[in-house]
Amino acid sequence: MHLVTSKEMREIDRHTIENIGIPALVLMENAGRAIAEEVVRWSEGRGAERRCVSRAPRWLVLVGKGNNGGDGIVCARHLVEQGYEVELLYAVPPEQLGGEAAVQRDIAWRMGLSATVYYADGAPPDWSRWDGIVDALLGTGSAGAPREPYASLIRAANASGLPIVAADVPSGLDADTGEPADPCLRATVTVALAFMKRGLLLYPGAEIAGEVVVRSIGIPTAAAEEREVRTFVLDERTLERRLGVQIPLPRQADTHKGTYGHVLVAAGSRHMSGAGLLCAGAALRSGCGLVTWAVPQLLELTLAGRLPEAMLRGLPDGSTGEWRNIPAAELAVLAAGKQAVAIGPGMARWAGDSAWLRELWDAVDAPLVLDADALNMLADANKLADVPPFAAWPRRASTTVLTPHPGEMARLCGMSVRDVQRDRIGLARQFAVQHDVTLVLKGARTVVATPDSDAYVNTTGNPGMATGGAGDVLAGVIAGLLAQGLTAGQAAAAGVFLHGTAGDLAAAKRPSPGSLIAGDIIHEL
Ligand SMILES: NC(=O)C1=CN([C@@H]2O[C@H](COP(=O)(O)OP(=O)(O)OC[C@H]3O[C@@H](n4cnc5c(N)ncnc54)[C@H](O)[C@@H]3O)[C@@H](O)[C@H]2O)[C@@H](O)CC1
Ligand SMILES: [K+]
Repeated sequence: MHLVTSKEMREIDRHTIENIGIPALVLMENAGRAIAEEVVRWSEGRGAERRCVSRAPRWLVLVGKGNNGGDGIVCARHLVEQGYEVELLYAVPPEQLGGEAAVQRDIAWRMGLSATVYYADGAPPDWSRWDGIVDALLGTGSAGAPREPYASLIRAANASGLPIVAADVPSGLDADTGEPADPCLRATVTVALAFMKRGLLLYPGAEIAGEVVVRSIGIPTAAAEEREVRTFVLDERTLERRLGVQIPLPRQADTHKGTYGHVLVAAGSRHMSGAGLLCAGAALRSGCGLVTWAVPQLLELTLAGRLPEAMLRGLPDGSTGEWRNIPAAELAVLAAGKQAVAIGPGMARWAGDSAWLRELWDAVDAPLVLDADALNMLADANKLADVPPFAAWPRRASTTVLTPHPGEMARLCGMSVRDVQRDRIGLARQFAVQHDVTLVLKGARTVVATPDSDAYVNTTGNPGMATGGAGDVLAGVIAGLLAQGLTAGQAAAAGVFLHGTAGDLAAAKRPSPGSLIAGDIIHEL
């Protein structure tokens, strides 16, 4: 499913109306009807407990000046047809409506729909008369914080305690960033028209929008392709239809462990051996045939048998238990013939580690996953005199996946975490294209960006996954999927989606998500 900005949505609308020839009024009719259907669905479901069943449901529709308001008027008509008692509350004098919204206003008037006008300095609506509210004040045409009289109406609606179904976007929410203005309407349900808007998926918008339902209004999906929308909601459908990944990955009967690839995990050191354990364990659970787990030699005996399915390889470490004494060439030899290599979790840092990683960057032929400490080694290359900056590292013949959390991304880009979070999709995409890597920017709604400029925003996962080791698990899953022959984009997207799904399953089994630990995610893979 495409994930659009307001600007893209406007272009798609225009293209549909002007080039394809579907009249704007037809789209508005479909939009309003879809919103009405969602009101009915909500009323008959969860809303039924709240209201008196011996009378018709009563809903107040808040109507703004633009096309969002027009959608609201159409919605009101369809609710009346369903036997609802409905009133329109215009936020501006109805004469001010124009275009298709004015056409809807006149239809409503001729049909005798009851309507009043709201004034910021007048009496507030008597909310006790209503069972619910439709918010059709502001949609994708909104700019800046809602002005009066919208502002006081939004505040009053929020304070009413009534369920609110928002048309397209909750009024006051930035449809592109998910940032709420002051005030911003808090919706129970948001009916996203035609396509999912970025601000409904990104936090805090995802929370403000309540349950989000995307409803088709007759705009063909091809119109989004035509306008070159390259951002997608990462769900099972996108994985299957856009990325060609079938979940679960198909397994032929007549195969052996060699069929599913061999992963090398270079992770864990004296104080952080668990990171390697989680990474290698997750790689095994993702379905690859074999995992070799490389560790500093001192740890070998202690770790023996902890993950019996993996092959443990201790590398000469001068009896330190640290990677600092292990030449890059030793690891490169081990990487030969592997189908994927994951480097970084729990590795720790040492003087000269950026140059060490730079050597492996060239020497490893297999697809590479860099996580945690390896990402900081990359970032530091930008500051050191003896290593070229990351942007100058040669393009690898094989694929590379980087999996930074916002802090690591900030270091990689030389900016603040706040700036990283401001435009996660844009930044991830720009980085992936510029450096020819697949970038996984972790966090609530992880973004996967590919070098060919596609971006995917994940829908799975929960706050319980904000726990030590969860990232090591993700790196292992992505490496495991790469080893099975998935492309970097496929493996990163499927890995992120499955990691989140496993986290959701794990959280559902716990009394509260906060008690989830990284190992639980592996069990659910
Ligand atoms: N053909 C189309 O473009 C379609 C649009 N649709 C609906 O139309 C919406 C977009 O319509 P519009 O572009 O008319 O825009 P909106 O209806 O979102 O609002 C724009 C109007 O609100 C005013 N406004 C903007 N920011 C404001 C603020 N901060 N405070 C107070 N007033 C403000 C503007 O003066 C303008 O008149 C979509 O969200 C969707 O609901 C649907 O009807 C489907 C078809
Ligand atoms: K709205």
